[in-house]
Amino acid sequence: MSSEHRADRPDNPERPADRPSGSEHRADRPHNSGRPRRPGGPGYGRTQDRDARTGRGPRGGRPPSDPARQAAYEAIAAVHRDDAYANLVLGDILRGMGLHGRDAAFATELTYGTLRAVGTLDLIIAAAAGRDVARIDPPARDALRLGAYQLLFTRVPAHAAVNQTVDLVRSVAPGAAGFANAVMRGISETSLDDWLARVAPGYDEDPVGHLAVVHHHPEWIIRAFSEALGGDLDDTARLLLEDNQPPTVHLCARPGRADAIELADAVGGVPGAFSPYAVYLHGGAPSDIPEVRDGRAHVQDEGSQLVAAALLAAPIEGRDTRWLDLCAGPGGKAGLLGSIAAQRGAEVTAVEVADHRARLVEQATAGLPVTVLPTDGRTVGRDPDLPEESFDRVLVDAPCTGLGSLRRRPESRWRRQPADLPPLTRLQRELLVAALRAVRPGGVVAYVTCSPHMVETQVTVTEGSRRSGVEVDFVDARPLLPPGMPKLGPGPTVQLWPHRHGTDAMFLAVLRRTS
Ligand SMILES: C[S@@+](CC[C@H](N)C(=O)[O-])C[C@H]1O[C@@H](n2cnc3c(N)ncnc32)[C@H](O)[C@@H]1O
Repeated sequence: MSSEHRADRPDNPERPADRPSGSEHRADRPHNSGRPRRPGGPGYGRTQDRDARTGRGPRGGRPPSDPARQAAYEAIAAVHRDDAYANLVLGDILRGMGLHGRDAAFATELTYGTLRAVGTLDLIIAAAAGRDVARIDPPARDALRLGAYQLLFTRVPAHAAVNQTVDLVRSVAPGAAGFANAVMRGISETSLDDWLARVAPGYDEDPVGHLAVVHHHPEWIIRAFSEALGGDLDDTARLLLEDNQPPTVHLCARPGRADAIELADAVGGVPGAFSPYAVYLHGGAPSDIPEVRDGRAHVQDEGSQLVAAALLAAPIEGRDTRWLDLCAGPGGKAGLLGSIAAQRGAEVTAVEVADHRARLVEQATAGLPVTVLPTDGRTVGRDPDLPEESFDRVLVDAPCTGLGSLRRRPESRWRRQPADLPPLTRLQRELLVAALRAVRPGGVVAYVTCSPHMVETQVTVTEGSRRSGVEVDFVDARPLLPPGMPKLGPGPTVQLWPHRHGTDAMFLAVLRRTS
């Protein structure tokens, strides 16, 4: 059994000073039968007077642990308490606390790593505490998650992880400091591999349950990935490993405004492997890059660049100047389509139903031949700006579960639920039907998701095109991607993967309207 991206750390030489109450009852399996599940749970309340933006603790309380851990704790607590997004809330907290450089990087690693692994950490904490994590006070529980992550997945010396966690608990949940000390010492007695052997079901008896614990993903997501990967669990495990790695930031050098090779030189990055616009950034804040600040480049996963460019690579006959982006917010693909439209004398209509996201599209496409419509994309044929059979190329980058970009959103694997699928797939079908009505005969529609879930990909495309009432042919999407891209499958649709292509798991289907 592998311990994944755990760094080696010295064995803990310390004997536990005291044990958690009930740890002598430590079960071989935790109470919830060895499966990671959604963190939080009943009884989750607010931490004591702590301000998630500034990270300040309760008045009069002991100064909590060091600032990086304090920032990570505040971000993790905000995610679980307020349903915050880690990437957004952590930025606010780091700014509020004035953390930069190594402290900010350490806080980010702790936050993202803990949130990714939380389902597995909870099993280990429950086993060490002798009680389900739902029965641990939320502030103490989050501090223990952060502490257990340091013990099991980082090079932080065990004594530092224990002491800093106990200090943190003393600050956020003073009554639980002794308990936290005992739990942390209990966890530190056993290696990660041994913990996993203890809390995970055996691979032979329950392969998905095993992978769920070892690679920290909910089982339903693993099943969905495995189905999309043809049932190959070894390949699925490679994907799960990749999902747990910090992703490289990709930039898109906007065609006509910047050149990827020059941009890579300027930022100390490297040109992307596949997209002619992509640059891989190895460190540094993208917002500090002049080309990003002045609109010559933007942050965008290479897979997103590839699927947007594929829409424009599909051959069509006749007019080719009216392009539609039916789900445009926050504007990444609209920015790329608009840049190419400027070169080709085309115009883009960018539709976005959420007003604040429509404003983001306006900012992202400033100076480009893009008109933003803050409206519902399903109004094609009813909205005078969205007449039927009027666009030459249409992109439907549909709202989806985002299961293809779990690397970038550490909390999202635990927050998403299977119940999210039915309303999303209904909306996806309706948007695809609208797109097929908006495109002119002979024109093309690209249906895209950043999820590989078959219900959001193949099933939506088949059902949506059937219900649209227009006749369509599938265009083989593989030749619309750059030559030399490996493992694109049998076509005509394409599924990109983090572990195969280094991109988010973007799905692409290209349909030509034939009547
Ligand atoms: C996957 S995101 C699009 C990402 C975008 N294309 C980009 O590259 O930056 C889906 C977007 O569709 C929007 N959306 C959801 N329902 C919609 C609808 N009925 N009509 C238009 N946009 C919708 C969401 O608000 C969200 O911004």
